[in-house]
Amino acid sequence: MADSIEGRYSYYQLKETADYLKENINCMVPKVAIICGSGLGPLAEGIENPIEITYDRIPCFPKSTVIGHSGSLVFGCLSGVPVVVMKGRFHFYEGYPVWKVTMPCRIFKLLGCSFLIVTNAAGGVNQRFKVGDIMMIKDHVFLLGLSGNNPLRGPNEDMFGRRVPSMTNCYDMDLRKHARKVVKQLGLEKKFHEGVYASVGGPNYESVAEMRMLSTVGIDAVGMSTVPEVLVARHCDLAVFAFSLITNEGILDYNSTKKPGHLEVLKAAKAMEGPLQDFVKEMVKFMGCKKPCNCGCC
Ligand SMILES: O=P(O)(O)O[C@H]1O[C@H](CO)[C@@H](O)[C@H]1O
Ligand code: HPA
Repeated sequence: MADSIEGRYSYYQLKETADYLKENINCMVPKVAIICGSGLGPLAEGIENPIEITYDRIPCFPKSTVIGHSGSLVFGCLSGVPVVVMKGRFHFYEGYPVWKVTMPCRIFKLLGCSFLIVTNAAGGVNQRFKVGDIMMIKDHVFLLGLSGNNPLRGPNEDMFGRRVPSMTNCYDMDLRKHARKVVKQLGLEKKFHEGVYASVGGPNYESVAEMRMLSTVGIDAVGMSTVPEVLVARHCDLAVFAFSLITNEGILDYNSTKKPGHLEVLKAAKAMEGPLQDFVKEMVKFMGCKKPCNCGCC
């Protein structure tokens, strides 16, 4: 059933939130926004001159309720590029409507961002994937959206984008091309894949039959986030780069006794902290140079 759009924030309410943030970050203009997946908050480490603002201080912001999502925005410079990092995302299964889950993406646009990096922890549907592998997302299947629960449902906010956005080049081709180079540079080739991410509603992990269905239709990784944020980001023309960290094997065998669990997910994320920080830093550096900026490396 489609989600209620009642209470959805207007452009002007979101602008007030963005203005509040601007006042608290010395009018810095972030170029890149980064959404951290489960256990991936340490991607914010290494930010120079950080200004951290917890969600409870930000007007209209929801609360983070999931372990491994701490609940703050961190502003500062990464690889010499002004960024905002979202430590703790919102999920539909927490009880939020999808328009609320995705409202930070519109805030990022209003703050002046041009790029969005979306990260997540995901189950490997593709049986070649191992725990600790990185899957760059080249496309998605949005199961909630296909059944009508889309964050863009309701009156279109023309100030952000078009009524019927295209999904062509949703995961920016130039950014993906650069990521392949970065992966070689960092020696991560053996852990690197490109694939299709399916976004489900959660909060339960998938049954064997569901995993088999996802595998049959060509899904490589499955999670409970990301696509709603990507849709709202593309609607307002942020260039998107997204990847999944494979944190657990998808179980396609009825004889298996393995059970995925959130602690296992967080453990896998912790183990890949260093390489993922390096990967993200290199992608941010490239984004900083894509249009004229003051990063000093153009
Ligand atoms: O997608 P992120 O936020 O990384 O989190 C993933 O990990 C949690 C399940 O362990 C779910 O929330 C799933 O979506
Ligand atoms: N399924 C759905 N979401 C997930 C998984 C999974 O196996 N692992 C981490 N997030």
